[in-house]
Amino acid sequence: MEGRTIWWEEGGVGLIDQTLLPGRYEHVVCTTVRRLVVAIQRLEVRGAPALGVAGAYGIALACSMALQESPDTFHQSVQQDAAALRSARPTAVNLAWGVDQVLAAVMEEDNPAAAAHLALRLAEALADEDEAICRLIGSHGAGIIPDGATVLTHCNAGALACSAWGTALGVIRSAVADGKDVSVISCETRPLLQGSRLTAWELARDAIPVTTIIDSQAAYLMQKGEVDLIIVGADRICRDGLFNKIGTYMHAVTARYHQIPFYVAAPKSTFDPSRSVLDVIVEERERDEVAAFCGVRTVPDDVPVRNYAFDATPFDLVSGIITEEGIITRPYEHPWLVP
Ligand SMILES: CSC[C@H]1O[C@H](OP(=O)(O)O)[C@H](O)[C@@H]1O
Repeated sequence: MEGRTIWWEEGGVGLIDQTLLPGRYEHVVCTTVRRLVVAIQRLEVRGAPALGVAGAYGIALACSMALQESPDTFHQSVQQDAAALRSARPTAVNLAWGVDQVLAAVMEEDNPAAAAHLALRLAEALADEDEAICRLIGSHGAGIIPDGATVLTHCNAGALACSAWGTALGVIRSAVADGKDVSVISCETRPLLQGSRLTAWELARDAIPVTTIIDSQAAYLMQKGEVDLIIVGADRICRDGLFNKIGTYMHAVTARYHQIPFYVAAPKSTFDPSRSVLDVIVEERERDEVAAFCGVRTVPDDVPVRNYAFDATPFDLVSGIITEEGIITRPYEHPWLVP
């Protein structure tokens, strides 16, 4: 579907294969839940809101597949597929949220064909709502970006991380649409390079000035006074802090030292007041993402590697959380975060 990161098409769930960007723009169609799970685990589709939409479409796909089996096993099959989808990646709360939004309705519908139709209708609505929410986040956040500002961002919280438009990049797009002159510094975001491969690609296509740097250069540019503010996305906002791509905490601490505003842009579906950051499983990914680069070994085989995909940033380092209902500046007191 033109302009969307993930969509339904005859036979399954279509999605842009983000592992091929920026060199190749291709899409895949996942005709089984298993293949969609692999796409999520390989980050062919990634980003918290996009994972929520993937979870929702995944239930529609599970229903479509279960219709080909006995009606007696329909709900059991869908529940098994739901469990596989939920566990594909543990940290972003949106994946489980998207699965649960649609699964709950499916389990209430006894007629399998009606349940399958309902699942697809709900998933489509969730995808449409995600784009609308991103545009609201953008409009609420655009005011924090001064005309002529240089904004640093980390990883990719753009259209590719959502249905469309983006969260952190959505705020930047809205500021540009308001007529402001905005330049962006995108941190490459080792090891999977979402910042160089995806954010730089998105912004270059939109003709928004963007410069890519290695992650360890960010502090130096902040020290030199070349960063006016920072905006990043989020994967799970707990009652005492938030998870985002590994390296976010490093930027937040440096921003505080240099008194640079640090904002997070995220929809309500990313909020999880039931948990402290201490309760969350932080995804650790495979060794070779760090120990090799373009197929060349960069770490001796007998040397261990740590590869956390996310880190936790405490609220006291965050200037505000930009949401579809406005900017939260006192998160500890906000109703969305009171368990
Ligand atoms: C708009 S939320 C995007 C969020 O998701 C990314 O993680 P991943 O690429 O591993 O899915 C990153 O944390 C972004 O900030």
